[in-house]
Amino acid sequence: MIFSRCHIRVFKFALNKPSTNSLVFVAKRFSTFTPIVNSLRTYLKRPLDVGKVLKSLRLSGLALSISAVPFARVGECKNISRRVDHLIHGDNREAHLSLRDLASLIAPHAFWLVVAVIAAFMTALLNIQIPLYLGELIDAMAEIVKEHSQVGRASLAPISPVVVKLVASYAAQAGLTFLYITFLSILGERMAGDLRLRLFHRLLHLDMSFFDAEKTTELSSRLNVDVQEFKSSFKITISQGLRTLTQVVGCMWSLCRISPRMTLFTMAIIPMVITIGAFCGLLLRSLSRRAQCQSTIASTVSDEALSNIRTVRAFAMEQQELRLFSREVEKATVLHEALGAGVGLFQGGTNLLLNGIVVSVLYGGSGLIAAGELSAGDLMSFLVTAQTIQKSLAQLSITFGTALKGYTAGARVIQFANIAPSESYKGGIKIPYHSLWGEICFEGVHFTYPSRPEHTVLNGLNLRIPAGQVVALCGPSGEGKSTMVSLLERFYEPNAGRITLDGKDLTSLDVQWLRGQTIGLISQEPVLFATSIAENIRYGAPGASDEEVERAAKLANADSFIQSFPNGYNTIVGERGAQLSGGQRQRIAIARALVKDPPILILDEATSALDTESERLVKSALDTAMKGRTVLVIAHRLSTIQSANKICVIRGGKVVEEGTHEELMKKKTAYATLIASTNS
Ligand SMILES: Nc1ncnc2c1ncn2[C@@H]1O[C@H](COP(=O)(O)OP(=O)(O)OP(=O)(O)O)[C@@H](O)[C@H]1O
Repeated sequence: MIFSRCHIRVFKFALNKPSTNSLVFVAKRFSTFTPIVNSLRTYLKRPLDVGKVLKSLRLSGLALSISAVPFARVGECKNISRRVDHLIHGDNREAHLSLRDLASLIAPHAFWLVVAVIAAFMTALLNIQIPLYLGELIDAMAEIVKEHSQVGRASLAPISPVVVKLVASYAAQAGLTFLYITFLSILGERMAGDLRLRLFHRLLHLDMSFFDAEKTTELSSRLNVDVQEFKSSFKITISQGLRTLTQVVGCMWSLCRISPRMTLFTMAIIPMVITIGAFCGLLLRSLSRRAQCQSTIASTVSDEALSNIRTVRAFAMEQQELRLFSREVEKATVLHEALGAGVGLFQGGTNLLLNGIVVSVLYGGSGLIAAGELSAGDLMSFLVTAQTIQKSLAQLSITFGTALKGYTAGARVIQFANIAPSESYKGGIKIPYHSLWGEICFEGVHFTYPSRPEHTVLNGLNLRIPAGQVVALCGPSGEGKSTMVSLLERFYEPNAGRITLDGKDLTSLDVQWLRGQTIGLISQEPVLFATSIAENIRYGAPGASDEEVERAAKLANADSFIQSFPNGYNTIVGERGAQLSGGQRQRIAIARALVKDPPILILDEATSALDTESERLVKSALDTAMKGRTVLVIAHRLSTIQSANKICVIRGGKVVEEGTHEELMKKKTAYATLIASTNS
């Protein structure tokens, strides 16, 4: 509850503080919430007022709360955006973490697991043995007391070996505890690193259609939060689970040696605990998954609002965003509260059963002592062993809750890490540089986006872009011009027909070579990385020298403005290049495309977002850049279109007219109308 309030308060602060520093502050606050929550826990220890007590009573109806959650309608307020409603319905996919997945994660670090398991196992064995030594010590002490009462003095010799054994056991226990915690930490960190890399690698290679359907915040949450949760839960589950399980089994054996009758009675209760545990597990696992999904939805709202803070401000949507965030955080809180209460009930119930066992054992044990079947030392061993079992089982139930969270988090990560990218993206041929002409042909291409299969975008499109020529695509908005670029870049594959480069089907070519060395793409709103100008340009060709970077910047008409900055090429451009003007960003993007010297250049409305002066500068950069290359231009402005060697008008998913500007203007058909309407 407090956690959710903090979230909302911090979010409110960010929405109302104008500086980007406040956003950085918020990002830090969100990432450091765990220690904050820990410190806030102390807050809970304060005396509660009546209102708070009443609120807390929500937890009391645990069974009701768990069963009511699926039907819960939280925060139904008027005027709240429905921006995230599709996530609520769409994010209920069940994720599983199989033993095979787990084994594949552990296998490379099996050594650390084995040594950690051995150390934890030995610690548990010592924990079983120690009560027996304590029993021996009590018996030896009883002997001393007896001897003292008989002869007036006694020697400490009988207890010395037992004390030595005890001290050695405690020392070994401390050493082994250190070892297994260290080894498990190594294992956990390495596994988490691998898992994060595996997921990131997979995400980087997945088909573009995957990103059409998924939210980046969701992916980032799986990559960071879930991996972290999985790691810590895994460590706790292995260390405590193994130790406590061994202790339970070992102590049972010890009890068996001390009193078989009592042990039999204790064992009879264990299956009951397991059955209840399995039932609760089923219920809580689904609840845990829903709670984690809901938390992700809440983060999606805050992330989107903070990363689009200018739009939020421009539409005065601060309060709307806050209400939306509050609603989603409230929902997450209810689910997490129910989950916490569920785990609490499970632990409470288990404790009740376990304490029942202890009382019964003690009661039965008293009978045996009365009958003279147990010594004082045996009684001591019996008590400590029974208590160890009780503590171990109580610990097991806590570990169960942790394992549950870890399972859900791990399953969410593995769900995406296991998605296979299309086979066609691997391997393929590379056309040698000297024999690459750069002629592109679209032959009867049909295409629909995987996320919207009912909407045909390209419908048997034919187009030839001769090598070394500039071809301009124009047509009304939404007719598929940018889609053609996406197909050329092989972000998607045509449903029918083919696209060729120098007569070779694109699907037979190496994608890395095609995108990395052959095609240079300059889009309408280029995104820069928050690093220096030089590094942004070098992104086009990571091996480029400083001279090559400067040459590309000069070609792109960017060198003079870069040199005018105090730090020149080392100037940091800010998030997504926010510290530069649109025209400057665009010219750096052109330099980034040119630094790899691509034979084919694609300009996707590269100047349409610029003012006249910036457009003039960018256009003169582009005119130089286009020389000697095959160029595909998507443009609306007459000045860009009319200088092309060929103009194609796209309509209804096809090329409906093609020719030079003069030829098409003479015909006075679709092109002339389009030019008149877009450039009037
Ligand atoms: N990722 C996507 N998933 C589903 N549909 C898409 C996707 N991208 C574009 N579309 C749809 O495909 C159609 C063609 O879009 P495209 O961006 O290619 O048009 P365009 O001709 O470039 O338009 P504009 O000139 O406005 O940029 C549109 O109807 C659009 O809604």
